[in-house]
Amino acid sequence: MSRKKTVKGKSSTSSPTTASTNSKSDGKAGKGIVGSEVQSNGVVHPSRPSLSNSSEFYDMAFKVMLVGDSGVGKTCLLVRFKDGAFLAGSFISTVGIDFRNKVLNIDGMKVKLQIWDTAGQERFRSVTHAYYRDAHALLLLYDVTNKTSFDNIQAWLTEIHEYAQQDVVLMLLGNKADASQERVVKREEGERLAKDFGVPFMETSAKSGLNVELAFTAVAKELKHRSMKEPSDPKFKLQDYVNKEMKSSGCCRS
Ligand SMILES: Nc1nc2c(ncn2[C@@H]2O[C@H](COP(=O)(O)OP(=O)(O)OP(=O)(O)O)[C@@H](O)[C@H]2O)c(=O)[nH]1
Repeated sequence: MSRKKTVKGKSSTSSPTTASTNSKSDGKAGKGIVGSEVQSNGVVHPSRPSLSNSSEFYDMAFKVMLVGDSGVGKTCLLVRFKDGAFLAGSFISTVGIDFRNKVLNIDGMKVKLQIWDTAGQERFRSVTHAYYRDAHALLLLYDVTNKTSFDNIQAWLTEIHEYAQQDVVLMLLGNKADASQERVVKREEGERLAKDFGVPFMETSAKSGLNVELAFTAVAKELKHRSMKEPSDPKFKLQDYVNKEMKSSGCCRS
């Protein structure tokens, strides 16, 4: 199956909110996320729910960005999450940046995630840099069948520290966990790296759907918790939540 990946060359220096859209995106829905209806912490007043352009009410909205080397599966992960489908077949690299929206029900609240799919290729780095500062969360992907993509994680983290907000929610994902024959990065290596950098971690598969929903839900929960937090609230621990969910579903050892 062939597929078209976004072309957003003209938006390279514009902010995410002014970027143009294409048929793959949720179009103008992206424009609703910032401005008057969303506070700087991403929260929309709960007593006054907002209507996104995808015609779905939400209580709060956040921006999530997918980053990592070209070919690790960022677009496929997003498509799996949004549409429940896998983009098999020839690989066409993303050009620039694209976004899609999804509203999740998190503990009785509607949380809208505006998810930005960035191009992993080096030549688009300056385009994606412009988007980091607005991201509330980053999903950093490597490909368990590609050692270079794993080795590059440290460089990605350096970039993230340089361009993203200091308190950005970050999670490391080892994607393509379904590809056991081609695997060259062990789950334990991913766990160790994540531990060294103090980042939550899990393996995913856009192909099988393994942990895809969980990755986005965990991030949405963390963001919601942060923005609603009362001083007396116990701290939400993203990695603990992920571990608990994986254990209870018994799903996630590849
Ligand atoms: N086996 C397997 N293949 C995958 C998975 N996710 C993506 N792929 C394949 O990997 C290739 C690259 O996937 P993309 O989602 O386009 O990669 P990307 O990270 O968006 O790449 P750029 O747009 O260049 O940054 C495609 O051929 C996909 O079919 C997965 O979970 N398992």
